[in-house]
Amino acid sequence: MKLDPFYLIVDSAAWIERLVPLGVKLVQLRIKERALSDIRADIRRAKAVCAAHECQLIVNDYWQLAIEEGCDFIHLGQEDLATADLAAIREAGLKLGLSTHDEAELATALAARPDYIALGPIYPTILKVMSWAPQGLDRLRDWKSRVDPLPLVAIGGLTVERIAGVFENGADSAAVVTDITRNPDPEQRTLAWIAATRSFRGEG
Ligand SMILES: Cc1ncc(COP(=O)(O)OP(=O)(O)O)c(N)n1
Ligand SMILES: Cc1nc(C(=O)O)sc1CCOP(=O)(O)O
Ligand SMILES: [Mg+2]
Repeated sequence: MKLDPFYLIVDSAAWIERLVPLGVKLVQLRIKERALSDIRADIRRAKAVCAAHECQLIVNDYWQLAIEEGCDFIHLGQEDLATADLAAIREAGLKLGLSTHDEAELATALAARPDYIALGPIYPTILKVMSWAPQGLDRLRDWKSRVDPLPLVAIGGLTVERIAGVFENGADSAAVVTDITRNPDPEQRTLAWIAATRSFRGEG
């Protein structure tokens, strides 16, 4: 399976409606602390926009809602994975991405036979408090040799300026939140990400 090299992560359908039409091809809807009915409504809106723009939608955490809403890709962390019904996820035909932060999590993730593995935080992140020190680029290269042939997603503190480094060290896709959503001009920054990842998309 191939992932687009630019992996946008946002916390609402409104962001997806705003940024996906610019040419984003891989987006995660990562909503925290909202009512289930609101999250379901946002999944529906996100799904419609992504279908119209040939963008792969990945739903974070809410695997039951993703199944019920006919989505085809979810992302789970290790705590999510511990309580998820993998058989139901497979039965529904969902593809699965998993987070990893250390050796034990990598072993757990590989045993679950995911469709991609994410490693983070590569650099310090301001989005959430993390229990892990930044992993760095050497660790990313090591992870690639361990997860290959699965795609490897780099996440945490990524910026346009850091894109080349993660791809040179084994990432297949670079996931980003705040470099775009907290930029004064999210549309321009999204276009900068699309341009900066072009050569890693096989577009020369
Ligand atoms: C691509 C990607 N990688 C890692 C994460 C983090 O997932 P998780 O550890 O479950 O933490 P939350 O995002 O749920 O806070 C991710 N969402 N996406
Ligand atoms: C949601 C998330 N998960 C991480 C992990 O390491 O698993 S790092 C992270 C935050 C990514 O946001 P930003 O691009 O703003 O740093
Ligand atoms: Mg999670």
